[in-house]
Amino acid sequence: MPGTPPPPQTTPFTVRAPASSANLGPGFDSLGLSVPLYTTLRVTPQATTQVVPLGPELDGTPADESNYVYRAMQLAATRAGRPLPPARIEIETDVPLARGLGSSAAALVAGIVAGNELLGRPLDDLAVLDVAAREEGHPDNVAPALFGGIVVATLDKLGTHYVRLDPPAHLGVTVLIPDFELSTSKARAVLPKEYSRADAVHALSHAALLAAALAQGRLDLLRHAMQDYIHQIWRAPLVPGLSDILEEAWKHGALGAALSGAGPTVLCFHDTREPTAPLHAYLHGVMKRNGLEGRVMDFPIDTAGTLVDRDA
Ligand SMILES: Nc1ncnc2c1ncn2[C@@H]1O[C@H](COP(=O)(O)OP(=O)(O)O)[C@@H](O)[C@H]1O
Ligand SMILES: N[C@@H](CCOP(=O)(O)O)C(=O)O
Repeated sequence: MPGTPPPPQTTPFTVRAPASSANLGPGFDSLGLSVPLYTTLRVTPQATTQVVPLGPELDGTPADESNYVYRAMQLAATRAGRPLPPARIEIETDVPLARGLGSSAAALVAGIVAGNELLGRPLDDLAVLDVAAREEGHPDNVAPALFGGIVVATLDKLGTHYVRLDPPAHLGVTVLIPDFELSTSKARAVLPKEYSRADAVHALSHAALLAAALAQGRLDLLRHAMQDYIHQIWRAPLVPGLSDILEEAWKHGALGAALSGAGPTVLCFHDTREPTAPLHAYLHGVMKRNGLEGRVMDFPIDTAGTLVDRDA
């Protein structure tokens, strides 16, 4: 019936949102892809609200309504103009926090989707994306976290607009995840407030080429298209070894390399038909030279985005 709000969800459900790697070099605040590491919420409608972070990764995150996931659920209620029904919310994640793999975006998107689900789904996907992008201030993590795949997105006063691309065939991701944390706010604070026209033209032309190359599966163009002078040079002092990897990773099998989000994770693309052992050996060598501990992992690009399981 028009005008009747949907009934709230009364049975338990699960929401799973993936990690993401934003920017991909020149696509600052506008381009990202989805990585198969997940934040999972188990939501059980009940008479009172309980927020329960689980597992070592979430040690120290608040177990009350100040938790980022719960605040995200409230954002869905605010956009829908309705109070959030009470529930028990269990939160787990295998996305490492503050490493440039979009843990905050996964928490935010999972929370908004869970809040929307609890309310009986009054918001459509575009409204969920818009709420998430406005909260984060940029759409390049939240769009792939919501839709999966590779996403090009813009956020301005007219709204949030996006195009989702299926990953090209044979494109895989290798990530070097250092053991130290770098908050996105700290890594944004080092960026200049203004850029020259030459830098702007360089950025928009390379971001446009990168989006087109990813859309057409032109893996041969990635290395050139991923050049960036908007954020990586400013952040390099915060990430030992980054400059070397950007310059040299192609010699060890990478199709292209970039700082993942605001760092400190570094992302390389690889061809899934080729062995990645030489790239792993090179990345471990960079860590060793720079006195860093960390992990090197291969992933496919997640294509599912955020999933709701109502039968869980
Ligand atoms: N599942 C979660 N539950 C609660 N807070 C979270 C969760 N995931 C991330 N956060 C918050 O987000 C912060 C990390 O966000 P940020 O600095 O943007 O790095 P990134 O998004 O790259 O991991 C964490 O320190 C924590 O405050
Ligand atoms: N475009 C943003 C992306 C931040 O990603 P995160 O995963 O580090 O939160 C930026 O580069 O600041």
